[in-house]
Amino acid sequence: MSTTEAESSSTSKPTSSVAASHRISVHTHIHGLGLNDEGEVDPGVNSCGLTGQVLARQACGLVVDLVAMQQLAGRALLLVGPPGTGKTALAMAMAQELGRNDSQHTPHPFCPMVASQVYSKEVKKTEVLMEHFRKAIGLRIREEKEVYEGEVTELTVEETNDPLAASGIGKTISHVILGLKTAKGTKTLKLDPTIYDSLAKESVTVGDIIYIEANSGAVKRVGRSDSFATEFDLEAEDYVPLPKGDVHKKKQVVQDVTLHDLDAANAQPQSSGSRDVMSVLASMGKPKKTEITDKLRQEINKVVNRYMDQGVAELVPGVLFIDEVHMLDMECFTYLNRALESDLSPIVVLATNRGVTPIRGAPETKSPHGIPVDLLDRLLIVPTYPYEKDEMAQILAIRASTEQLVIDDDALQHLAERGVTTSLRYAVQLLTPAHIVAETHGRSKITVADVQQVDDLFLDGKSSSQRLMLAAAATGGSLYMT
Ligand SMILES: Nc1ncnc2c1ncn2[C@@H]1O[C@H](COP(=O)(O)OP(=O)(O)OP(=O)(O)O)[C@@H](O)[C@H]1O
Repeated sequence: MSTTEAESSSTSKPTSSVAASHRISVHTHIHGLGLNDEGEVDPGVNSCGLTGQVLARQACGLVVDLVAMQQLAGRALLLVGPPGTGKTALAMAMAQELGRNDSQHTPHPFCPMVASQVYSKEVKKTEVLMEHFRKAIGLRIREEKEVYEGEVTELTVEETNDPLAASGIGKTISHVILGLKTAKGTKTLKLDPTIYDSLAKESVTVGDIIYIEANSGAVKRVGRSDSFATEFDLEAEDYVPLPKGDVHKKKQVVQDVTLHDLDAANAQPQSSGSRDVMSVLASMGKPKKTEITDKLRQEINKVVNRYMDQGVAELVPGVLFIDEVHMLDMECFTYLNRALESDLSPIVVLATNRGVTPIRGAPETKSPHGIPVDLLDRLLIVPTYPYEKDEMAQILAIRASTEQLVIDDDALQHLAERGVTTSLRYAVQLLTPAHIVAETHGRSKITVADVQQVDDLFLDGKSSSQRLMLAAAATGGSLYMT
């Protein structure tokens, strides 16, 4: 959950559940579908990190438009194609496109899961699905709040003798003096000692821009004042300008949350009164999600609908991506069919690399992609295809620059060739080890020799399975027997 101000949304930190991580992950280089205004892949338009898969990208762009026109209710998208052909990347790009089309540029949630995650000993399959559905539905809540806002100019803790201290010489906080400055003026506040905890939790120091909600005393650190921007050469801080207006004012505060955030925050902790030590220990390992009941979800939905009717809240539908969908069973497919009909539903993107295969839980029934025909009927199916060498080289070049690695052209071409014979994932995975090898030779640029050296050290999936098959043939079926 997070709180941001409407006026400074460009500098606000997105929510932990709604925003993508800033670390370099496998899809960091993807920023959207890279389509022009006509919804086509166009060499003159920024490709947003995606290469090739032209038809699939255009089809996904259309689906994003259908969502904007609220024409996708009850349906979902199915991406089918071999492993490593960008199915996850496309689903993520769709979530980013939804955010881009949004007039407020609100980040739309992207909730990826693998179908086999539903099989847990502790939680029902449909419960896992429901939780992911709700993680993929965002809510933007706007509230007018009375706040004290400004750059901290003074933060003094006044202490007094603690009458409760056993030794009689202990100290306790009597109040906190806080100086706040805006472009228009300054104010010194004498605050209750309880606010000191909130200030400490947000690690507030002099020079930070903060606001305190007048009603609740909740403190929010917005960032560091930009007059301190030259303090250090390297900084992980967000610098924000000095707020305009008075220190004490009414302000529109925007909170981005997901329905799951609301469920979790409102879930009743189990009553501790009659519990013994064993039950307390047993509950330690249990995820909190078991406490979220259907009744609670219905209550939350009612409140959310009321807020939306009043114009206080706005729905931000995200993307729920279910990979390896053929791993779901009949019960899950029935649930999916029903969930797609709901008013509060995200865009559901399913992916599989299977052809005609038995449906899990009904081995006698074979179906395309292991999906029952009634659900299949509701799906828009988009194929993805293996990459050519040139596309492979482009993706590798994008990945290298995202990971800030320098690779010479011959090495890139060699790696792309290996990618075609093995897989894109394997080729991408060789980049970092090849960089380490280059560094041990005192170079910062990866050469063909570095790629060959790491390629000799590791096995790709195809070679490994060929090796196992040969070993199995030689040992009469038992692998690794001497
Ligand atoms: N067209 C593309 N442009 C840029 N990067 C791509 C493209 N396709 C795939 N990638 C990158 O290649 C890697 C593998 O792709 P991804 O995980 O999306 O494949 P997938 O089809 O979902 O595979 P699987 O079926 O195994 O889940 C990721 O790092 C992804 O970002």
